[in-house]
Order: sequence, then C-alpha cells, then structure tokens
Amino acid sequence: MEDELRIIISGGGTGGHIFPAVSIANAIRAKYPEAKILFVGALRRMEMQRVPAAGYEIVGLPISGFNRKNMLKNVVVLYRIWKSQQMAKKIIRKFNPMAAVGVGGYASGPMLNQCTKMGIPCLIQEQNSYAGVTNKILSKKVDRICVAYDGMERFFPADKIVKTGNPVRQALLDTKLTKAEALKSFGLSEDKKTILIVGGSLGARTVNESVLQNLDMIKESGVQFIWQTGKYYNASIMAELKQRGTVPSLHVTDFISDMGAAYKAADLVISRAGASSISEFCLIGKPVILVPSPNVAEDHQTKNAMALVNKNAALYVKDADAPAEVVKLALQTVKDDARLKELSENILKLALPDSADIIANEVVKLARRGH
Ligand SMILES: CC(=O)N[C@H]1[C@@H](OP(=O)(O)OP(=O)(O)OC[C@H]2O[C@@H](n3ccc(=O)[nH]c3=O)[C@H](O)[C@@H]2O)O[C@H](CO)[C@@H](O)[C@@H]1O
Repeated sequence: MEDELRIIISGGGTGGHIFPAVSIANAIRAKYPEAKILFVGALRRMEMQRVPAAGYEIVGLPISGFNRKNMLKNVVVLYRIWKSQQMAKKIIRKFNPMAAVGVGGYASGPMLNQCTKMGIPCLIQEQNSYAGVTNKILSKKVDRICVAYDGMERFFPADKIVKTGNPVRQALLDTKLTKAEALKSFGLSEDKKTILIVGGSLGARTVNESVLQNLDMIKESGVQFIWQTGKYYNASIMAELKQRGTVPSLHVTDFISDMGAAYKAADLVISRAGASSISEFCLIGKPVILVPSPNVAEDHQTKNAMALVNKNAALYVKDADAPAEVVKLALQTVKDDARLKELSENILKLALPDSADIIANEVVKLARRGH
C-alpha cells in the first residue's frame, strides 16, 4: 500500500531521550494516523513504562551501559550487546521497518547499527550541543542527523545534518491553565513569587543538597518553591523534612507529570542543563539558572548551558558552587523584574519551534525513499 508507513524509534534511558522520541512519534501519527510505530528500548529503563503510557508499543533489549569502575563486569555488558544485536535482527525481520529513528540512550546503538547493516534508511537525533559516542559512531552509517545546535559538523558529516531543534511535548507548550490555576494545582498562593527547582528527569543530588542546606533562607524569603527531588532521592528528603519541620512555602514531589503547569506557575527555574529542559525553557521564554551536571559524558551539560549563558539568555552556577550560591542567586533574581524580563526575552530568541514536525517529515521522506 502506498500510504503504508512502518517506523522503528529506538533509544531511552532518561526523559531527555524518551520525551523527544514520543514527540516525533506523535508528529508522525498526526500526519499519518495509520502509521505503525514500534519503539525499541532497554529493559528495566524508564522508557518501558513511559512509552506504553504515551500509547505506543515497546520491545525491550537486554542492553546496559559499560561499567567504568569494574572492568570485569563488562564481559556481561559485551554479551548483552551481542544478544541485543541478535534480537534487533529478529525485530527488523518481523516488523520490516521502512525507516528507523535513533534518539540516543542504550538501545539505539545496537538497534540502529543493525538497521544500517540491513539497509533500512536511518535518522538519528542528537539533543545535545556535544555529540555522544553512540551517535558519533552511528553518524557514519545513517542517512540523516537532526541536531539542535550550530557547529555540530565538528562531530558529524556536514552533508547529513539538519538543524531541527529538540522536539518538545506539545501539551507542555499548550497548557490551558492560567498562572493562578497552575499555582493552585501545586497548593501555592497567587501573591508570592515562585521558583521551580528541577534536577532533570531523574532528579539531581547537588540541586537537592542546595535546597536542604538553605532551608532557613527559603523559609524566611517570602518566596514559594516547587521542588522536584527525583525518584531516588525522594524518600530520604521527605524523612529529613519531617524531622526539620514542614516548610509551607515548599511543594515537594518526586516527579512532576504536568511540567506545563509547573512552568506556568514559576517566575524562575533552577535546573540541570539537560537538552530537552533547555529547549523547553527557550520555547516558553522561561528565566532559568542552570546548574549543569558534571557527571555526564564529555561534560555536555556545561556545553549546553554555555550556548545560552554566552548570549545572556540564562544564568549559570557551577555544580560545586551550587550549595553555597544557587538559592541566594535565585532569591535575588526572582525579585528583580527587569532581570527576569531580560532573561525571558533573550532565551526566547533561541527557540526552535516545530521541531517534531520537521523531524517527522524527514523520517517520512526517508521511508518513502527506501521503498
Ligand atoms: C543525567 C543525564 O544523563 N542527563 C541527560 C539526560 O537528561 P534528562 O533526562 O534529565 O533530560 P532533559 O533535561 O533533556 O529532559 C528532561 C525532561 O523531563 C521532563 N521532566 C523533568 C522533571 C519532571 O519532574 N518531570 C518531567 O516531565 C522535562 O520537562 C524534560 O522534558 O538526557 C539529556 C538529553 O540527551 C541530556 O542532555 C542530559 O545530560
């Protein structure tokens, strides 16, 4: 059938890979409701819940990352890579994709590698301003590379690059809530300035430490906070808060499902510098203080952050300085309306809209070309 479309989308590990993947799938579905889309993720990772929750089928590969501390454990990792390649082959034979999309994260390596070997047209999407190892290797074999930053020809063949930006969940941009309603949904008041604290999709230890070490300053500030701790840190933080006495101006949660509401409620954000988070701040023009994670490959979050900081479009606090500085800086900034306005205007200039649509068009072009 001429209209038939069968697309594999692979990758995951964290929200930063999964949410763009889902946005691409939604954009394909919006244009071609009959398209068959199969996700391929890594067993036990976040995508195995989040992708079905978004309404798509997913198959898990037994892949995991290399252990940089214990080399012996990597024998198991090598076996898992081999096993994942074998499974990828079977998935391709059964599903017979017309194109494949890799969004980074464990599963996209073996899956896209196998797709290129079997002649399936492939596209990868690099969210960050510094390319990951998997995407660098895959870039030699794939047909199209969608990026969000200038200068990516340092890593990838220039003739394959299309600058599309990072796909952002549409619902998050289209939130219907007013600011008052958004604040109310977090149990917060309309009369106070609000700071949102997020540590990426998994939470961030230093960001959480920065809050805990400055609880007294927070209590006395007259400002209210929405604080996303991340799943892994939530129980211990809740226990500590219970011991130290509740802070009414603090809404604490492990994960925020409605980020549209959280952004709407906030006058300022303190955040890690993950690529999707940054794209969201740009698209909605949100003033932000970035605290890049020092624990990611090639320090790419600092590079993501600097692309904004160098244009006076975001503030920056180094991870090591965050416990001493970030809450203080946030409290100063949130009270300075002129600074908030300037940051909002500057970050908005860096937005790349319609990214999911543009990528979806590229995927469909590849699928049609291959057949
Ligand atoms: C530790 C780590 O490996 N981080 C990487 C990971 O980040 P991480 O998964 O944190 O990704 P991003 O910051 O890019 O995106 C986070 C996404 O989660 C959403 N969100 C966040 C918190 C919450 O409570 N609810 C919620 O829905 C945000 O709105 C955003 O859409 O992938 C990114 C994209 O490759 C990289 O740039 C990051 O360096």
